[in-house]
Amino acid sequence: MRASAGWAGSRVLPPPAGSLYNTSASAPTPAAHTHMAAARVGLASHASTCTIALPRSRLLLLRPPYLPRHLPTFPNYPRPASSSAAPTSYRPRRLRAMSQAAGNGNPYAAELAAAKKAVTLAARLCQAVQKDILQSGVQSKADKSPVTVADYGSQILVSLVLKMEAPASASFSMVAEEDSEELRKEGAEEILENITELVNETIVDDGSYSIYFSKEGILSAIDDGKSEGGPSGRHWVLDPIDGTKGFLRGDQYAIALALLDEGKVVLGVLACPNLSLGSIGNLNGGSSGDQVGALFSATIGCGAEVESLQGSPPEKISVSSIDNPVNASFFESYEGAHSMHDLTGSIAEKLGVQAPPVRIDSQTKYGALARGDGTIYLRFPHKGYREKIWDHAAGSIVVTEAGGVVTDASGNDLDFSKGRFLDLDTGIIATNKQLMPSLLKAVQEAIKEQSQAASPL
Ligand SMILES: Nc1ncnc2c1ncn2[C@@H]1O[C@H](COP(=O)(O)OS(=O)(=O)O)[C@@H](OP(=O)(O)O)[C@H]1O
Ligand SMILES: [Mg+2]
Repeated sequence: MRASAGWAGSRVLPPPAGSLYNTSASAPTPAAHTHMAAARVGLASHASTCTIALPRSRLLLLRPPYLPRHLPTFPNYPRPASSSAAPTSYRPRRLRAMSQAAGNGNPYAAELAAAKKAVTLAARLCQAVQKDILQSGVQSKADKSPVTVADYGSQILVSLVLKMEAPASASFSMVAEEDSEELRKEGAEEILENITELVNETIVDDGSYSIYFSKEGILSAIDDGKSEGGPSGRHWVLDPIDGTKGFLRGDQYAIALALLDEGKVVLGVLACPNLSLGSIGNLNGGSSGDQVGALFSATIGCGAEVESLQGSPPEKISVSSIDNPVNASFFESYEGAHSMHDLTGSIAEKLGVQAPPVRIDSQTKYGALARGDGTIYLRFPHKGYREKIWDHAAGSIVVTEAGGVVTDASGNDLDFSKGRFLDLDTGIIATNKQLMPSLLKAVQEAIKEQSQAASPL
């Protein structure tokens, strides 16, 4: 199994003496739990050998200025009872409850529960780093290493949780944005050290797993994301921090995770730590003062939902029912380098949209669209840019399961079965079913005008 090689450098801590878990003959002992779960992630040979305690005091001494100054405690994150003693295969109560509740008719209920847990844990790490970036000010903003630490850290945590929680399958496959190449180069030692410490601290603080990553384990876990995807089998698709520029600015970003099954997106979750739980309407992505931190999720045929990242009952969501463009608003990339704002302006004008664009970073746009905060999403990268599947897989299913339509600029469905790229040569548009025909017409007219202007002869 790929995971075995990938995690060879990681170590497992057995639960501390005096664990409260059932050790009767009929139930697996905590050590057996640890061993079973470790075997699933390829750690079995290490399970009985490591009894190392996390060197917390050393971590604090070595902490670079952009890492959290205090060990993050995540007070709102629900832990299993006696979390520090939890054996690795123990499934936290909240996860079991989510899995059971969602299980009614949902063939991917267990995968959905695992995906939600994975992005929630990754979001905790990202929030801690973003808070520190903002507190440390201008100097850190020029330095991209904090976002690098959070990007890799998020990917490792998602991979860990999926391996521990999602139903075991013959092989684990993940198509993710990051790989370990840069971290293996000379000069990357410090950043690798920082990632290792941050990931281990986050795991300890969460308390669900008794796992400790060595540096080699970190590198191998990152490379779990090197799958090429494709039309057959199951593949997780991850953007560990979508909207890295927004993340650095202190604005919107998302942890976006989807599952492909036989080339189709069947499940998607979007953790949006800076998005208000209430509608953002025309606030340009800002908070309306509500609770902040939204978790969107969708499974094929089962609709889309939103809940608080801190944990709240999921609520069904649906796209806007506005069918008159005069009352519509549209989302687009915050960064002009990522989408042609002049073209989207011309599309909106042709359609008759009156409201100014709502510019937000990342797939948070798909989440906001899915719950009806706006009516249209337009994305038109500059010529030559190749769309990656992790930038759209989770967001697109959240929108389609909320009743919307997501297509390329010619009206074709997005095809996630071709590997790591979407292979589109135009843009991506999304809206409700009523508006799509007139939106497509406006898009095609605007594109034609643009190309005529570029080559008038
Ligand atoms: N040149 C160019 N053109 C188009 N798109 C690009 C380009 N460069 C990057 N990217 C991808 O855009 C992702 C960020 O999402 P958005 O473009 O929707 O948001 S925003 O522009 O940051 O506001 C961003 O995601 P992350 O890299 O994960 O941050 C990229 O995948
Ligand atoms: Mg991205």
